[in-house]
Amino acid sequence: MAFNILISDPLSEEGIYPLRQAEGLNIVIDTESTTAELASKIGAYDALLVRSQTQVTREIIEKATNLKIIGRAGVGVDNIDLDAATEHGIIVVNAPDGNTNSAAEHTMAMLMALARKIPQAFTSLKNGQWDRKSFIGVELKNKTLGVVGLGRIGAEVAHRAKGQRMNVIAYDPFLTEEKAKKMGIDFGTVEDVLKAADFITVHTPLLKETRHMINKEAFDLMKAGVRIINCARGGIIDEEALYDAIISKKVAGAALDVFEEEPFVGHKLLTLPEVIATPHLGASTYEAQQSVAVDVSIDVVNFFSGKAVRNPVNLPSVSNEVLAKIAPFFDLAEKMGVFLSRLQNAVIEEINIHYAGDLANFDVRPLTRNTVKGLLKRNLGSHVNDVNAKLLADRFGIKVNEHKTTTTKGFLNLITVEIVTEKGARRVAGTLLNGLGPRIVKVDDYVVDVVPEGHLLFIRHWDQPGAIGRVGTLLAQENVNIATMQVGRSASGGDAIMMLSVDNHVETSEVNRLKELTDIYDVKVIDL
Ligand SMILES: NC(=O)C1=CN([C@@H]2O[C@H](COP(=O)(O)OP(=O)(O)OC[C@H]3O[C@@H](n4cnc5c(N)ncnc54)[C@H](O)[C@@H]3O)[C@@H](O)[C@H]2O)C=CC1
Ligand SMILES: O=C(O)C(=O)COP(=O)(O)O
Repeated sequence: MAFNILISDPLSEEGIYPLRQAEGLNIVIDTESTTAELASKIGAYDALLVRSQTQVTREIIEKATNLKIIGRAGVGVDNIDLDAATEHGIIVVNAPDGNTNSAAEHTMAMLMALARKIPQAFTSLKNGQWDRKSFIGVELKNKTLGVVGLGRIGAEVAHRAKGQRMNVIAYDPFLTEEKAKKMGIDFGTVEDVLKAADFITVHTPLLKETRHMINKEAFDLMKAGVRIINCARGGIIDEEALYDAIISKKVAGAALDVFEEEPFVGHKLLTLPEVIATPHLGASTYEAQQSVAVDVSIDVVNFFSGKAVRNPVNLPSVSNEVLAKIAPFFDLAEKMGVFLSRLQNAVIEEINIHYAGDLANFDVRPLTRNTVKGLLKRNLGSHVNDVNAKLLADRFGIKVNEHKTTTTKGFLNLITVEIVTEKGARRVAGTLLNGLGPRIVKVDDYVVDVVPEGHLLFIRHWDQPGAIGRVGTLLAQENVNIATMQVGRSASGGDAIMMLSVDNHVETSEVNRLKELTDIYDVKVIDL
C-alpha cells in the first residue's frame, strides 16, 4: 500500500533519508502553499511534516480526511491544533531532543550579544562609525540568570551560564530543591526568579498558562536594569508590556528570537536600540535540522510499518523497555474490548480494567486505550483509534478506571475488563499463555479457554438435558461447522453458558432460530 507524505516546511534533505529509503511512501515537498492552498490539497495526504511555519489549524485538519500522522521536525507544537488532531484520531509526533543543543547555544549567543551590544556595535561599524562610547556592556560573571522553565533547553542554558560564572536561579513546576542542588543552581518560585535575576531567559512551551506569563505585573517585580531573553516562544512575553518596560528603563535590553506573530517585521520593538533579534533561528543549524528531520522521518516510517512511534505528542510516550513488555498484549486488549461490546447491548457507563501480575509493574495506558478502542468500535467503527479512544470515552461520559495488583491466581498476567451498564456489569478476563498465545479465560463468572479470533457464539441457557444437543443439531442444519465448544454452569439445573467457535459468521436469522430453542435464552455473535 502506498502512502502520500506532504512536507510543507523546509526540512533537511539528509534528514528525510529514512523516508526516501522506505518503500511505499510518495514524498511531495511543497513549502510555498498558503494556508488556504494547503487546506484545498491536504485531503490527498496520509502524513504531513512541518516545522513552525505551517499553521496546522482545525480547518486544515477537518479537510484532512486521509491524514493519519503529523510530524513536527522540532519541539514546539503550538502551530498544530492538537485538540483537533486528537479528535480526528491523527497522531502527532515531534523531535524533542534534536535541537536542544542548538537552541541552548543560540540562547547563550543572544545572552552574550545582549550583554555586550554586539549587534548594535556591528551595525554602527557597518555604517562607517568608529564609536567606542555608545556600546559599553555588562559582565555576566557574578550576575544572576533567572531561568523560567528548566526542561531540556533551560537546563542546558543553566549549565552553560554556570560556565560563565553566573549564579543561576530557576523555576519549573517539576524542579525540586534536591534536583536544583545537584545542578548547582538555586530554586525558587516564579516571583523569586523574577525578583532575583539580572538576566531572565524563558524556556517553557507556549501554553494557556504560560501565555503572557511575563507581563506588566511580572516586569514590576523585576530589578531595574534587568535584561530579557526569549528563545522559546513568542507570546510567553507580552510584547506590549515589554515595549513599555524598555521605554520606562525598567528593562535595559531584550534579545528575542521568537515573536507573538511571525514573520515579525516592522514591529515597534525593532525600533528600540535596546532590542536585538533574530528571525526564529534557535534550531537553525545543520546539525539540529538533520537530527530533527531524521527523528520525525523514523517515526513516520515506524507508523506506516505498524510499529510504535517513539515521540508521540498526543499519546503518552512509553519507553522501549515497557513497550517490549506490553506490546504482546495489544491485540488481546483490543479483542477483549470487542468481545465485551458484543456481549452487552446497554449503554456503557464505566469501564474498569484490572491488570494483575507482572503487567501491573508497567505503564499500561496503551493497553487501556486499546481496550477502550475495542469497546467503542462497535458503534464508532474506524472513527475510533488509539489516539482518540480515551477522548471519545470522556466525551460520552464513560469513566475509564485502571486497577493494578501484582498478585494473580494461576496466571503470570491477567487482564480483566469489566463494563458497567444500566443492565448490570459484564466481565471478561484474558491472558497470554506461554507459547500458546492469547486466551480468554473467563466470561463473567464462567471459566473458559477461548482463542480470541474468528467467529464465536456465546449462548446462555438453562442447564437442562438436551440443550447442548439442540444447538448442535440446529447449527448442523444451518451448515455452520463447530470448531470448538465449551460449556459451564453455575449450578446443576441453573444458569449455564456455551462458548462455541465456528467456521463462519452466524447470520441474524440463524441467531433468531437458536433463540427459539427450548432452554436457550440469549445468543450473542462475536466476530473477532
Ligand atoms: N527558538 C527556537 O527555534 C526553538 C524554540 N524551542 C522552544 O523552547 C521551548 C522549550 O523547549 P524544551 O526545553 O525542549 O522543552 P521541555 O519540554 O524539555 O521543557 C519545557 C519546560 O517548561 C516547563 N514549564 C511548563 N509550564 C511552565 C510554567 N508555567 N512555568 C515554568 N516552567 C514551565 C516544563 O515543566 C518543562 O520542564 C519550547 O517552547 C520550544 O518550542 C525549542 C527549540 C528551538
Ligand atoms: O523546535 C522548535 O520548537 C522551534 O521553535 C524550532 O522551529 P523551526 O523548526 O526552526 O521552525
